Amino acid sequence: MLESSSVPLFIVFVLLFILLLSVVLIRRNGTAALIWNEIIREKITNFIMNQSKEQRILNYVLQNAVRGDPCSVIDAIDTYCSQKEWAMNVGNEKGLILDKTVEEINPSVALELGTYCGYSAVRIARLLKAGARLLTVEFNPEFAAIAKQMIEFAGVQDKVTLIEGPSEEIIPQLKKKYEVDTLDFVFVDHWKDRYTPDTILLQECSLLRKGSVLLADNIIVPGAPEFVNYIRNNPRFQCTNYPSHLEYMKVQDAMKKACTLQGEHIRSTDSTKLLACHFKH
Ligand SMILES: C[S@@+](CC[C@H](N)C(=O)[O-])C[C@H]1O[C@@H](n2cnc3c(N)ncnc32)[C@H](O)[C@@H]1O
Ligand SMILES: [Mg+2]
Repeated sequence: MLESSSVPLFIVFVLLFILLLSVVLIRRNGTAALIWNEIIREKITNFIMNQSKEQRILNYVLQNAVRGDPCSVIDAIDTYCSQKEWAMNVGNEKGLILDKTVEEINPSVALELGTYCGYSAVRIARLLKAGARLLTVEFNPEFAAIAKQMIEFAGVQDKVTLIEGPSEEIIPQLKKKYEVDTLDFVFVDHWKDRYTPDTILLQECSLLRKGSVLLADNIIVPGAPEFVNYIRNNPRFQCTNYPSHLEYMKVQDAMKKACTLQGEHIRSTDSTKLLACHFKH
């Protein structure tokens, strides 16, 4: 039994041990880092400041970036998220892979699944040629509202259509409602369990042509093993892996590029899903 005088000392010791263990885990393990940043640290700061992290990111951009200069918006977000609060933007290291892919493809019509604060939307839009457009899909109304202001502040609003809703509902509407024939480029960066079903849905809705390119983020952290397996074993796609690091961290991550080799329509096992692609407005 501990003597009553040594109890506070014991508690301090246990707390220090937990803190030390957390630091070691966070530095070595991407999932622990995400749990710490996204759940514990962020919730405490939101409570203290009575404001969301995304609002703080936007405020930092409004105060430190230059209106109409997309590069200054990207730099400001990267500065804030590397120095103050971690956030799930693709970040600069993987952003360079994204830039290179967009520049290679030079898309006329691009789709992004998962807008969040609009970081990658601004990043993609700033590279689009005249007349080209980016459709970006976000189902969280608070994130969509932040992204809208971010995109407008960056001055790329004429190139970007922000669509609010779940990807599984929006993809079947792209042809009719958003006048998309086929997509040249898709940045896949929403919740990881939607990567495979939405890739299948894009094919079922005849939105991929021969040469369409998908670039998927966070292949290792949080990880998309089902998608990697699907793409790797599918003769319709040719894959390239880009090892990198999780945004704003030293934790290993990767992006996966999948180039469509065959563009023809794939048959759905669920015929109602197919009909939905063609008749949804
Ligand atoms: C990793 S963040 C996107 C980051 C952004 N692409 C960037 O790099 O700046 C993922 C976003 O996808 C959104 N999301 C997740 N699943 C979705 C779905 N099925 N439909 C639409 N949005 C989704 C989340 O709300 C979140 O904002
Ligand atoms: Mg990502």
